[in-house]
Amino acid sequence: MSSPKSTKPKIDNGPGGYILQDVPHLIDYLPNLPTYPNPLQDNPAYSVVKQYFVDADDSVPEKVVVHKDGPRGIHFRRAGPRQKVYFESDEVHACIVTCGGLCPGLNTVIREIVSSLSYMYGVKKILGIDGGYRGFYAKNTIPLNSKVVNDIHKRGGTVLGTSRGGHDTTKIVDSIQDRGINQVYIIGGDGTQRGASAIFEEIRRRGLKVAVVGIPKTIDNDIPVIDKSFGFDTAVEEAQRAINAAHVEAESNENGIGFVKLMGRYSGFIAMYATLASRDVDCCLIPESPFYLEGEGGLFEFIEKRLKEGGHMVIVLAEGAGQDLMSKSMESTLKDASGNKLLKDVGLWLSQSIKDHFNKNKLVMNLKYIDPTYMIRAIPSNASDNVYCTLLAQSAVHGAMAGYTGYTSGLVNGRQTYIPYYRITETQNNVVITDRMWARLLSSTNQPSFLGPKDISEEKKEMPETPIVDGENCNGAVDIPPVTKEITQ
Ligand SMILES: Nc1ncnc2c1ncn2[C@@H]1O[C@H](COP(=O)(O)OP(=O)(O)OP(=O)(O)O)[C@@H](O)[C@H]1O
Ligand SMILES: O=P(O)(O)OC[C@H]1O[C@](O)(CO)[C@@H](O)[C@@H]1O
Ligand SMILES: [Mg+2]
Repeated sequence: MSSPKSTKPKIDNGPGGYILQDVPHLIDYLPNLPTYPNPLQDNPAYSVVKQYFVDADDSVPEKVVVHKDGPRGIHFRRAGPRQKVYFESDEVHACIVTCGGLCPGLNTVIREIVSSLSYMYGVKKILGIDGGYRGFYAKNTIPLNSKVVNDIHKRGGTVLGTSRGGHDTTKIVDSIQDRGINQVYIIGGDGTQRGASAIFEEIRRRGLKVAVVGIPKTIDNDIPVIDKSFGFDTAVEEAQRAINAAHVEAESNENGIGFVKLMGRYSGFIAMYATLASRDVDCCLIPESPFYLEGEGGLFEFIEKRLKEGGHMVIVLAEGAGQDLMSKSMESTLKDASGNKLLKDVGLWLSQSIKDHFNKNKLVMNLKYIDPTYMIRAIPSNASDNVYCTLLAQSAVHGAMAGYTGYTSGLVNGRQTYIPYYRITETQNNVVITDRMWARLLSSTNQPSFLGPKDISEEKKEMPETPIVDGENCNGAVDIPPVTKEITQ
């Protein structure tokens, strides 16, 4: 993996503490590029829209909750079609690649990129890259058109295939250059966006007229800045089926415990939202909230208490939770092809530990363990995610046609935006356990927080003195129904 020197962030400071964290544009390094009128101006479907083209100065604030005298804060460039484009329709040669783990909605995004390019901009040359980044140099390409992608949104997975590892910047950019590709659409998670950033830097270094566009994908919802990732709602909905089954099993057995493991390596959003949605869950364990098993205030004591009170209970566990509790001998040093640490199966380990505890104390208990993780990831996206995927894909295409590059297309406070890569890759989105959403969960399950007063004050120390927090992600959107905005601070 070569890593060319990063482009300096484009920051525009305005009055009242206004900051625009802008994205690169092709003319930053190719100043004399010609422009053309946007072909959408002649499209009958859009001619009825009063102000269809986005004003060049439009931007979207990162934080919508502000103090009266506070600075206006960080903004992102608003996504959408521009009056002038930097590519003629028959000049465009686009490609699409999907990388990392599966996620509901991947096929919808692919379909809608192809549809936007062909129906809105009259583009005819679109290639699918087979099997993730390594497909650029190790596999044949897949020709795409609106007919080929017509029904793919009804299927789970990705018709292009995906993979981990295999990111060789030089080989990838050589392939882009050799094939004459000038728009690259890259769908994937945090690792993928890092890879996209490296590709953009190399393309810029070589002075190529190629727009590099990221579309954020993560079932874990661990990508920062954006409201939520596509496929997340679908995953939470599908998780309900596993939780319902766990509840039925638990209710029907003496001292029944329904135990469900969900995805979430470092971010417990699926587990948290699935728990909040279900109302049948008695205990939700996520990576961000440490817990312990034995003794006063521990998990075993809580389970015994809940079984005594209700005769059954449901536990939801995110795969990254409690990893520190497993013995050193069980600790994994293995990594996947992308360098992500492979986690040990905490679900099996914890369910066995609960069984051992009850056996040791000669207490009756019936535990049923359900691991629906891959089933949740492999389904097609639901209706609201389909709309979300469509907007993301359309925004991505409008940006590339308008000459923007080196950005991720993302929803911020319900508006489509273009976000510079460094904002997407520098941090991770996590559940804030001192925030109101986690408090809501604790109050709905009535589980112990497993936090002492010291832990809480440590957490608070890390927060700014006068915090303005818009709340956890997944808070919802204006553009996509049907979700409500929560303000947490
Ligand atoms: N720092 C990096 N620089 C260049 N490429 C990277 C980097 N990190 C990851 N990649 C490449 O990005 C691709 C996907 O990465 P990864 O397997 O971590 O999944 P992801 O995009 O983070 O998605 P998810 O976490 O949802 O599975 C891989 O092909 C990997 O080689
Ligand atoms: O087994 P795979 O496909 O490498 O991916 C598993 C990982 O991918 C994720 O779904 C993220 O894409 C994690 O939640 C999970 O740990
Ligand atoms: Mg990742």
